[in-house]
Amino acid sequence: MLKLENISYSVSDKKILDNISLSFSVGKKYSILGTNGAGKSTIGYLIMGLEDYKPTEGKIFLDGKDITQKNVYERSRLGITLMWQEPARYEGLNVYTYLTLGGKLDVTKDEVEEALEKVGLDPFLYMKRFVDKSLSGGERKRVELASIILLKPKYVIFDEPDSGIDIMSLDMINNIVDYVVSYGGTPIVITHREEMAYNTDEAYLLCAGKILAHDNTKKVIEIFKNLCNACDHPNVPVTKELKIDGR
Ligand SMILES: Nc1ncnc2c1ncn2[C@@H]1O[C@H](COP(=O)(O)OP(=O)(O)OP(=O)(O)O)[C@@H](O)[C@H]1O
Repeated sequence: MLKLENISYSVSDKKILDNISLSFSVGKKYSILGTNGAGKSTIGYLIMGLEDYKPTEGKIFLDGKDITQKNVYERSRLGITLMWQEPARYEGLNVYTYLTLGGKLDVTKDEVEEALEKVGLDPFLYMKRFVDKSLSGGERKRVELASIILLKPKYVIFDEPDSGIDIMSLDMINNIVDYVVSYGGTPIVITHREEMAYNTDEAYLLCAGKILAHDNTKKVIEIFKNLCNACDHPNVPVTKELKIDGR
């Protein structure tokens, strides 16, 4: 189980996450839902342990062990992976080398081809392409999804997995989220779109760095639709609203 306990995160006095607790169990699909700027990606970066993303307060536990001070490489070795909203570029690295970790990953060429097919990329056209700016953002995102199929990480944070990928591919992304559960991993989908969250079992609704709701996804989506879609002050905490109104 991956657990975030009473996490707060501030950047130069700005509180981006405010005393939030989340837990992710094996065998379930999770989403973190919220409007733009709610703090969703920041949760992903804190789980991944990126530089400059250590909690100001609170702790992160993996299977009961405190990993709060572990860096991104150590967490990656523990099986935590982040699929970036904006996929990275790797100059001079072709798709095959990238997907096989330079030949270190124990996979066959057939398995690599199969993974590329699953994400809608023709292996014969893409295997030797470079994972640099010559691939579109959507193509790089698909290559990253293929890497999840091959690497089988324990915890996969999908940060806005559908951004840059056409709407027709929602099923393909959902298939990969399902696949993560099938091999015993735990997918965490970060999204501002309810369509993307539908396929998950449990959801956290985030607003202004706080958890507004945590329940089964269908219930949380209802709250999101009623509260957030109709909200005229997204990510402005209620206390501020009250002050503005002078009440
Ligand atoms: N390093 C930083 N310095 C100042 N503000 C920051 C920093 N990082 C994030 N923020 C702010 O924190 C808030 C949450 O950002 P975050 O990217 O986590 O939101 P999000 O919910 O993922 O949004 P989106 O859906 O647009 O990707 C935003 O208002 C953002 O501008």
